[in-house]
Amino acid sequence: MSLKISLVGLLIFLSIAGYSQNSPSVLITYYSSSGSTKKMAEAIYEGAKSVEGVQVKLLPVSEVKSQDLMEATAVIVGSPVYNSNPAPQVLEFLNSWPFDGRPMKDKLGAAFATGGGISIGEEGVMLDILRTMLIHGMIVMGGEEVESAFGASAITGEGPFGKEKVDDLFLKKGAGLGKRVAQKALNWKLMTK
Ligand SMILES: Cc1cc2nc3c(=O)[nH]c(=O)nc-3n(C[C@H](O)[C@H](O)[C@H](O)COP(=O)(O)O)c2cc1C
Repeated sequence: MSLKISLVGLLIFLSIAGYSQNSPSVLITYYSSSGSTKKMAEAIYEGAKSVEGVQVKLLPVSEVKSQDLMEATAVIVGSPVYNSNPAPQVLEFLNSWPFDGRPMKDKLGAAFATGGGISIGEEGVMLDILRTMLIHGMIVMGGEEVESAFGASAITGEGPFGKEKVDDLFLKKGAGLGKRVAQKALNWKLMTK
């Protein structure tokens, strides 16, 4: 009897493990010092989670293990703008990706950024991230709307866009990006199975 139960348990475990390896997955990862980029990452996470059949992980760059990268069908990377560049923590993370054998090739990729001011770096930062993805042979994409063509960005300290919270306008762009990437990851995984 107990052997029967253990066998059933083993079968359930193996099918869950098999499912998690074969199901499409989206890794959302970011660096954030004062919380704005983290809020965008959370909005992207919610958007991605709304797509049924896709596993979604949300992790700061410092917690991403090589296995997280290898398992992901799509990777979305976010950074604050620092002097018009991505944060050093994000560059260090991107530069740590394995290159030999090009294991990142054919994964989907997208970017997001938060910057204090309007047009003083956020677009450049997203393009920097996408450029690195292209070096790895990834297939890069932007958001659903033309307003998030290069990814989802938020202004966190100029004009009406205050420091206390990330405006809903930007969070919606984030959710839209997450949803689009997750939908494409689902289709992509089915096509390449
Ligand atoms: C050292 C430093 C440099 C920055 N340089 C820029 C910049 O060039 N352009 C910009 O728009 N914002 C700049 N900012 C503002 C941050 O990008 C912005 O506050 C961002 O939303 C912070 O993200 P976080 O809350 O996730 O840390 C800078 C902030 C710091 C600390």
